[in-house]
Parts: sequence; C-alpha cells; structure tokens
Amino acid sequence: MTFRGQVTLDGPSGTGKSSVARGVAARLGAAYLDTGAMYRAATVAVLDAGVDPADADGVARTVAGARIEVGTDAATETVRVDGVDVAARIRGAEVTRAVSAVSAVPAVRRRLVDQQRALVAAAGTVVVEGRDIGTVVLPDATLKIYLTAAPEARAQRRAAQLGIREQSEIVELAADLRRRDEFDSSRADSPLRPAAEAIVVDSTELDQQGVVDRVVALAESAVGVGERA
Ligand SMILES: Nc1ncnc2c1ncn2[C@@H]1O[C@H](COP(=O)(O)OP(=O)(O)O)[C@@H](O)[C@H]1O
Ligand SMILES: Nc1ccn([C@@H]2O[C@H](COP(=O)(O)OP(=O)(O)O)[C@@H](O)[C@H]2O)c(=O)n1
Repeated sequence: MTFRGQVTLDGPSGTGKSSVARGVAARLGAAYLDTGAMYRAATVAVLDAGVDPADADGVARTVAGARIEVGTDAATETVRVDGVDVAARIRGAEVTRAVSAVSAVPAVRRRLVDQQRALVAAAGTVVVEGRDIGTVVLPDATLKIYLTAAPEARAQRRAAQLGIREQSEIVELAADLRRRDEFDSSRADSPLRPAAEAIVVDSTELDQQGVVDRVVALAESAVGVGERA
C-alpha cells in the first residue's frame, strides 16, 4: 500500500525528529520539510543584521525583508538566506542560542508558516518536522507523531552528534536543551505540545531504525484506515 498525505513529526530537541523524518521520507518516497531549519535561517538573518534577538520589532522587520529558501528533498539539504548557502551555519552554537527568541515572534511565525504551507502544498506526500506542525501548521495532517525521549538520552545523542565527550560539557548541553525546550513550550504563540490526535512515540529505548520502522508502520496503517473509510 502506498502512503499519500502528510506525516507530522513534532517534539523537543534531540528526540530524533530530523533523522527519523528523513528516514521515513525515504521509505515512503515522500518529500521532507525541516521547519526548524527555516527558523534557524531567519536567525542567521537577524544576527547578520546586528539585531538583538530579544528585540521583537527589529526581528520582525529583519525577517520580513529576508529571502529564506529551504528544499524539500530528503536526500539533499538546501538552506539559503538571500541566496547565500547557510546550511552549515544554521547548526552552529550562536544560532542555536538565539533561535528560540526569534521563533517566539508572532510575525516571524506567520511569515514562515505561510511559506511552510505553500511548500507542503507543492510537495504532495511529505514528512514535516518541527514544534507546531500537528497543532498549527497542518491541523488536518494524515498522521501526527509526537516524538519524546528521556532528557539524558537526548543530551547524550546531541553530544555524540557534536563529538563532545567531556562530562562537564555534556551537563552544560543538557541544561541548554532544557532551557530551549522550556522556552519553546511556554511561549504564547504556537507552544511546543502534542496535538490532541498525535501518537506519542518514546524513542528512549529504540534505536533510530526502530523509530523509523514504527512510524512507517503507523503510516501504512493510516493508509488502511483511509481505504476502509
Ligand atoms: N532513537 C535513537 N537512538 C539513538 N540515537 C538517535 C536516535 N534517533 C536519532 N538519534 C541520533 O541523535 C542525534 C539527534 O537527532 P536529530 O534527528 O538531530 O534530533 P532532533 O531533530 O529531534 O533534534 C542524531 O545524531 C541522530 O542520529
Ligand atoms: N516548527 C518549528 C520548528 C522549530 N522552531 C524553533 O526553532 C528551533 C530550532 O528547531 P530545530 O528543529 O532545528 O531544533 P533541534 O531539535 O534540531 O535542536 C526550536 O528550538 C524552536 O524554537 C519552532 O518554533 N517551530
């Protein structure tokens, strides 16, 4: 059975959203959209303009004037700001520190959500990952997944990804993850939370392939439900 429609993958940082979303998209032959990359690209524009990420008006003005482009191909990452490739820069510590403040600005969210919906409409069958995809961006998505994992597992994964082995640095990384998740969960506009119909998948005890298998199986059973209806 072929899955057609939209899969949303939301959840806190380090739960495996990006890697799982890419894996699921490859298995389903679907497009892939990383909405976090869009907020990170907007943050690059803010930092390059010398605007304080806490200055909501300045952030809104800067992002309104920036051309943010992301690709929807699971195999290649395309992220540009005003035509400049920022795919590597968006993963840096400076952007990671500032991104939650930038993404809490309602005008930034309105602009990027419009762009996300247009990209999804053009892509057709697609896996979309972020924080508010099931709740706000695509409330009628075919399948909604909320990915969780124990905080220690998330910090260990992020440390391994960044090549950090020093215990004190891992503790600091865990504190940074916690701060960002608290900020993302408590903001007024589109806070991080599971959609009412989301299926919660806890990845603490599963490896990456195990999570991909689980989500693909859920997508296949969503096809069955659609066909019976
Ligand atoms: N279930 C898992 N078990 C162990 N490591 C995982 C798992 N899922 C993802 N990872 C690894 O954890 C790191 C963070 O995953 P990522 O997909 O970037 O998370 P997120 O997008 O939620 O922040 C990556 O190096 C990824 O390969
Ligand atoms: N749909 C989304 C996606 C990301 N974001 C913001 O962008 C930040 C970076 O998202 P990300 O998915 O790249 O973060 P990681 O999970 O990779 O650390 C998050 O901490 C949120 O502040 C958001 O507000 N809404």
